[in-house]
Amino acid sequence: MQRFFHNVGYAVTGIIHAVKTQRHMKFHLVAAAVALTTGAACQLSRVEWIILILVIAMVIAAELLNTAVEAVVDLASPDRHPLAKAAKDTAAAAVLVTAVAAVVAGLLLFGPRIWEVVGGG
Ligand SMILES: Nc1ncnc2c1ncn2[C@@H]1O[C@H](COP(=O)(O)OP(=O)(O)OP(=O)(O)O)[C@@H](O)[C@H]1O
Repeated sequence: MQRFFHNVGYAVTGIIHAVKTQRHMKFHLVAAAVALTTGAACQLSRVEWIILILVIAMVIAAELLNTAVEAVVDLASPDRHPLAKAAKDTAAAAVLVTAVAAVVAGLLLFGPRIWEVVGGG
């Protein structure tokens, strides 16, 4: 049990490191807060909440993995190397894919509701 709490502590340390060092992570957290607040205002259904939470977790997990890849690459290859570039660019692409999916999911979830409020129908 003590080991479990130690591991949770290491994971929290990792999250704090990513938030402190990655400006994109700060942006993802602000976007997640906005999405959760909007979700509460829109009174999402249970399934919609599950989708929203999974999408947010997916983006943040991808950014955490990207941070880990960047750290390992910087450690293993301080000098420029095509493989280091491939690793960093591919990890960044993973974040981009999840972020685009999150934006599309957000538009599908909130778009019609916001459109209603704004007066489109
Ligand atoms: N060791 C390296 N060898 C070759 N190309 C690299 C190397 N390090 C970084 N790059 C290239 O420069 C880009 C920017 O690298 P950087 O280390 O600034 O990471 P980043 O993705 O911009 O992260 P952040 O903006 O969060 O600091 C990488 O995506 C990659 O294309």
